[in-house]
Amino acid sequence: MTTNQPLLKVDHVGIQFGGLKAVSDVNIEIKKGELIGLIGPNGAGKTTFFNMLTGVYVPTEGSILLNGAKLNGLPPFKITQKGISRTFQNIRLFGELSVLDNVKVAYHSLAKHSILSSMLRLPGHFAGEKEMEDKAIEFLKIFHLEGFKDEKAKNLPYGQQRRLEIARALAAYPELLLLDEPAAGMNPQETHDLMELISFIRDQFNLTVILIEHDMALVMGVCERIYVLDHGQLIAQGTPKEIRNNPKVIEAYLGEEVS
Ligand SMILES: Nc1ncnc2c1ncn2[C@@H]1O[C@H](COP(=O)(O)OP(=O)(O)OP(=O)(O)O)[C@@H](O)[C@H]1O
Repeated sequence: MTTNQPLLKVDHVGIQFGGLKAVSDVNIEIKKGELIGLIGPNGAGKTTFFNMLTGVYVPTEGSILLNGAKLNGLPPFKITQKGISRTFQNIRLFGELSVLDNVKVAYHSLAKHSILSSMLRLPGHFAGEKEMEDKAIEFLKIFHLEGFKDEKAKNLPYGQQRRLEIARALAAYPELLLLDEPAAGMNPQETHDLMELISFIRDQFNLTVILIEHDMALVMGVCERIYVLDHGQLIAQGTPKEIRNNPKVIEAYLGEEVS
């Protein structure tokens, strides 16, 4: 289908917490397949913006449209079903569950077998379980985690936990994947590998990706377009080169490295 309709349209969106306008009048349009960066100083409103896209917070102004359908007011699980999944700034895995189970949990709701057949342990349930397990292992392979499938998630090194979170988000078959600081705590080699992996999964799964990241090398290296938030307002958008040279961005990051 050829259409000019953006995958995601964020129209004059904002949110107020008591007296604080954490995000104000944000307008964003993202086309299917784009890999977008969202940057800004600490406290700029980036995570709050993701929280609005995923139904954790309901915007107090404006609307969020996915494929033309309004998302505001839907609970997070409905938004996941509609095609948005995410990772978190602070890793949120089920530490006591195995690596494999962490992925299986993510797409349990998408599995074809019914709750009844699962309760009765009918053959359909086993077919469903087997299918789920095979698919989960496929995701783990992409992230080079299949060798740790029976390990408790909490025992993985930090960088691998971050990769497992992305694997789990992908297992919900999103159209739009939101990554909140995916390279946080990673060493330069892990960050480099992650950059390549993000590009790869975007192509492999026809994804659209928005990533929040403080690692400028990652953002500039992998994103085609970048939006910049400062004090809850969008102050710039453009290609990495345009953003690097934008005086407003340089000012917002005064004292921080932009290139
Ligand atoms: N539930 C809430 N109640 C009150 N204030 C909130 C709430 N959530 C976020 N805020 C405020 O909104 C502002 C934006 O915070 P947010 O975490 O979105 O910034 P950020 O750009 O993601 O920062 P960082 O890069 O440090 O993660 C902050 O002032 C924060 O204190």
